[in-house]
Amino acid sequence: MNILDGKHVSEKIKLEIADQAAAFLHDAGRKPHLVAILVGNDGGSETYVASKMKNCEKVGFQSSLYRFDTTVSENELLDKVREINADPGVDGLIVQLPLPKHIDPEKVTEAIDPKKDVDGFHPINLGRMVRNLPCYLPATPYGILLMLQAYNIDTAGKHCVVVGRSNIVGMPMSILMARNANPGNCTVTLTHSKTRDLKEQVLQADVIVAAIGKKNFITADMVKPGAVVIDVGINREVSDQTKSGYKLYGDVDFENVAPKSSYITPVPGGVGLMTIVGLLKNTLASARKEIYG
Ligand SMILES: Nc1nc2c(c(=O)[nH]1)N[C@@H](CN(C=O)c1ccc(C(=O)N[C@@H](CCC(=O)O)C(=O)O)cc1)CN2
Repeated sequence: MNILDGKHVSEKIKLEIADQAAAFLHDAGRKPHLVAILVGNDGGSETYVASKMKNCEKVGFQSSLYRFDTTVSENELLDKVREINADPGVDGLIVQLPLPKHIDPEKVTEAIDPKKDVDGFHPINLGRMVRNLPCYLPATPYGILLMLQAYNIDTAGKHCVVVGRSNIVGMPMSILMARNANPGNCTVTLTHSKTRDLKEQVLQADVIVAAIGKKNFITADMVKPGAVVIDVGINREVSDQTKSGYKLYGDVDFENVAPKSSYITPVPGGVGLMTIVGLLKNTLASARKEIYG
């Protein structure tokens, strides 16, 4: 069993990004600029946005954060998105999810200029992804591809079973793993809450992508020996045993699945860290006008 070490890989890629950001500053006279919008004070969202801002600073990007109270109206939020769209000094704009119930995430996502949509959630970027055209890939799937690449894991001809069909992970991941690309070229099964015989489906997998949002959902009896196991789950539980006051669990029962796997991502220290790298790479690509010119 080999650990897919998100800390090691993400730090290595961030050094490359920092070099490219320095070159961009030299040529363009400014830093790549990411803007984040955070609504409310969900503990997880606070942590992830703080980490995005900190990592921007680390690689030499400018970052700005706009915070709104949970009571912000949908229109107020849309106005801010339009204002940032129109600012030529901003390369990337993300709105941290989830949003409060009274705000339609689809409306907000569609309001973001696709050229600044460095989360890769806008239907234009998703459509371009499906057609294998230049686009911003959603940050978490992009991070997973970078991880597979970093460890030279050959996925061609393999059976990939994705568990979970969310718009931000499961659905795009299933498309990316089926594409004629490397990593990719898999036969893909996309499973979800209505899938029958889920255990039998997952047992067929050479590559498992677990993105269901349930602690330790994938157990050892569901995993074929030698499978590559990618755990996207971040399930927080309050704990007085840790400094942060919470403990993180993946969607995979790591302790019992790891010995059966060929490669496996830990939680924390795996896919989450690669998500940030995906976002930074998209922001740099936007500054350098690599996708839309
Ligand atoms: N606008 C977006 N919202 C959300 C996204 C997204 O890509 N764009 N994805 C998730 C959360 N997420 C990014 O925002 C994210 C999750 C986890 C991590 C991370 O670094 N995890 C660490 C542990 C951090 C901790 O202590 O909690 C790890 O796994 O080691 C970064 C980003 C939902 N919303």
